Amino acid sequence: MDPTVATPISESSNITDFVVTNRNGVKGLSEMGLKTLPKQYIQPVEERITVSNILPQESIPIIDMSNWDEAKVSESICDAAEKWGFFQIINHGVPIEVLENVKDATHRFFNLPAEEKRKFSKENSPSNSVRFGTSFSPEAEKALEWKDYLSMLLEALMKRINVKEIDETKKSLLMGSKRINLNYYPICPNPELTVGIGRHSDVSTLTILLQDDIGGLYVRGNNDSWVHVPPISGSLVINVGDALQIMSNGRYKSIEHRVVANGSKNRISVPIFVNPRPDDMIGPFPEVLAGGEKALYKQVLYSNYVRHFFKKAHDGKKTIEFAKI
Ligand SMILES: COc1cc(/C=C/C(=O)SCCNC(=O)CCNC(=O)[C@H](O)C(C)(C)COP(=O)(O)OP(=O)(O)OC[C@H]2O[C@@H](n3cnc4c(N)ncnc43)[C@H](O)[C@@H]2OP(=O)(O)O)ccc1O
Ligand SMILES: O=C(O)CCC(=O)C(=O)O
Ligand SMILES: [Fe+2]
Repeated sequence: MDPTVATPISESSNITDFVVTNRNGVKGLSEMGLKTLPKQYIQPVEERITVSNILPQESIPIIDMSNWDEAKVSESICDAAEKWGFFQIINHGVPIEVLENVKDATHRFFNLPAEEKRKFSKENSPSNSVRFGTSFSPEAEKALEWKDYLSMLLEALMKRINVKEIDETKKSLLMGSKRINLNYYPICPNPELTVGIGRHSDVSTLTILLQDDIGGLYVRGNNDSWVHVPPISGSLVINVGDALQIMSNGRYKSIEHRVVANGSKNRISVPIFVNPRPDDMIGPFPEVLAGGEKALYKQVLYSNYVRHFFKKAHDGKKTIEFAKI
């Protein structure tokens, strides 16, 4: 089947062909006016989120960055990365208009006709690093403007694990490559039966996430419970990824998270994944082990780690076992 030719769903052999092979995306499916969720999207009961496992009284820390050079701001960043692996930042200096432009651009892209979006599918894309698929899409350059700010965040986190200087080698290990995804979660006929993104931890060093005002991102709390990350206008969500958990020898934790589907609104989110380079070897920093702490992780080639992540379905925190000693 030629995936570049649009095929009406009635002529497709099944929904998967329509959405995946013919690259109409879940948005194409959602716009057909389905009354019930196709079986391909129904999650096993244990993977669904219900009111019984949401902790409404809990919330991840919100850190005000207006006085970012004060020691207490660094302290709160490190505390949040140790305890939660997830936090929101406000008054971070990235103009609201820039954030709004990113959200508008995301909507504009997904609202393009399917044949336009298909030009960026794996087989058609003019670049290996820009890819349209179901639930993730092209790289954009705007995000790189946020690098300086991120560098400050990493400095704060490094100090607590005895890394006094971020030299060129460390810089490459911590933030040598970046990737931006545009996630689109279309209106779903039976949101309670499916997931937007299944349970996973990111493979990045840090992820900086811009979400819209709809909500639906949940972070793993204690004992099989989930904590909602409420949208706060102008804020950015920061989370620790597996690479930082490995480099800090487990001091900072990459936390499982997931996204629920929505029955009445189309949701977007824009994560920027800040990563080591694919050819970097990553493992616990010598500074972290200097005091005699036992290494929990071995040295792994980052591209092997990422390949392992993409080879399997989302499976919570299991990716990191690949690097465990
Ligand atoms: C998608 O839903 C997601 C995504 C995420 C997190 C996404 C991230 O991007 S985290 C950052 C990690 N990645 C990078 O920084 C670099 C991107 N990748 C690469 O540079 C290379 O792929 C490589 C890791 C160096 C491996 O290169 P190579 O040996 O040449 O193999 P490839 O053919 O490129 O890739 C192997 C395999 O993985 C798939 N894949 C790679 N990157 C992505 C990607 N960003 N999105 C989707 N799939 C990717 C690739 O298609 C290959 O699979 P095949 O089946 O096609 O063989 C978090 C949560 C989500 O839900
Ligand atoms: O959509 C969201 O809020 C989170 C997306 C996410 O976890 C990811 O793309 O890795
Ligand atoms: Fe994620």
